[in-house]
Amino acid sequence: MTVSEPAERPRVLVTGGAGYIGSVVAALLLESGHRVTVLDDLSTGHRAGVPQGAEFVEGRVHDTAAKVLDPSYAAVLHFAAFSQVGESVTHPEKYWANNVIGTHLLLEAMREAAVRRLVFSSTAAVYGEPEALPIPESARTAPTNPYGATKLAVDHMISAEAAAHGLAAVSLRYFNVAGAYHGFGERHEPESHLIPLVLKAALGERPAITVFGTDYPTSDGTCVRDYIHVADLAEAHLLALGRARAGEHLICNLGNGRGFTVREVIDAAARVTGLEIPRTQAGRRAGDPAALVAGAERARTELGWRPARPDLDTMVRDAWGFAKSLREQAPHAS
Ligand SMILES: NC(=O)c1ccc[n+]([C@@H]2O[C@H](COP(=O)([O-])OP(=O)(O)OC[C@H]3O[C@@H](n4cnc5c(N)ncnc54)[C@H](O)[C@@H]3O)[C@@H](O)[C@H]2O)c1
Ligand SMILES: O=c1ccn([C@@H]2O[C@H](COP(=O)(O)OP(=O)(O)O[C@H]3O[C@H](CO)[C@H](O)[C@H](O)[C@H]3O)[C@@H](O)[C@H]2O)c(=O)[nH]1
Repeated sequence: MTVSEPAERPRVLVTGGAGYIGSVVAALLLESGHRVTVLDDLSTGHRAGVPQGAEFVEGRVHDTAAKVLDPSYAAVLHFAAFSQVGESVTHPEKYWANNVIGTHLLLEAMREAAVRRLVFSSTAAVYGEPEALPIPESARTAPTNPYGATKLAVDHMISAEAAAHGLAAVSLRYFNVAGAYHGFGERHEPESHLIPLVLKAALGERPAITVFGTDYPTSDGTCVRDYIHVADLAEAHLLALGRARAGEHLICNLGNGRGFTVREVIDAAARVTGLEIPRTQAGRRAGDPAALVAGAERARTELGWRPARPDLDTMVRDAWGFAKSLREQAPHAS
């Protein structure tokens, strides 16, 4: 009789596992007893983001996934992508090449290696300007930028792969991901996301936070977004892995179903840090919808997902802990 060896723990490939969200999910997968290989080309990620205990392969999904995958893998969690909305408008070709062609080649490699389970990072950006709030998965998809268009194209590609070749797939459409977990947090360069930028302004690493647009039809004139804690988001990935069924492509929004304005986020950061946060105002940022709030009922019913950290101050506090830890590691970094 064979004793259950660690080698029998399910083996998973995490593409983009040196990035913000992939590193948190990789850490959680390890904690829950998976064997994890991270495949990342470090184009926007960091070697230090790969959690201890994960095998690391440096390379591009396009050519390296096929070399790494074999039938010993139970699943792939696919985070590797470019995700800056503004850059996708100025350099759309980068986004089609990386996000769409990369996923096409990944699906080929999975088929070749008989790895038939996938969890994909989709985005609320596929919906564009919503017709009504909250946004259910059945809402019209009309992305307003190439980033959202590439993610929608991949969602279509995965649906067809599931129908034609029996892939078991779940796409998770994240709203605004925030916070940090177990020492892994948001560290984009350049940073474009609101919460890390507000915290940089609190630390004096930036002169001020610029509020983009104060004339939106919202309670205080600034944009409304649905923020979700990265640890809650990560837990949904583990549930999705278990839920994926052969031949089916399940698509679930991930958000808390509650929106906060940009001003409310800055106020939360002032509360959490106890610091004054200098702010300036500018015009609207191109392509920003006024309000995005998730209808996330499907994640509850289909995945059994229950977000445990819906409180905005908790997300900002965890992001603040991470921002300060980065500061301690590199006190002179700007
Ligand atoms: N951060 C958010 O709020 C948010 C919201 C919705 C969706 N998403 C999606 O979630 C995923 C992760 O986002 P993130 O914020 O962690 O981004 P990130 O930039 O921190 O992580 C992406 C990782 O993928 C790697 N990568 C990119 N292209 C690659 C390639 N071709 N081959 C190998 N590695 C590659 C990068 O080096 C990086 O480590 C992305 O697919 C993104 O589109 C993020
Ligand atoms: O310096 C800044 C940065 C942002 N904002 C505002 O803060 C809000 C949030 O902006 P982020 O850049 O943090 O996030 P986005 O809503 O633009 O986009 C994020 O959420 C989207 C879905 O909601 C997509 O998933 C996308 O991938 C992801 O980056 C927006 O109203 C934006 O205009 C500012 O006022 N000042």
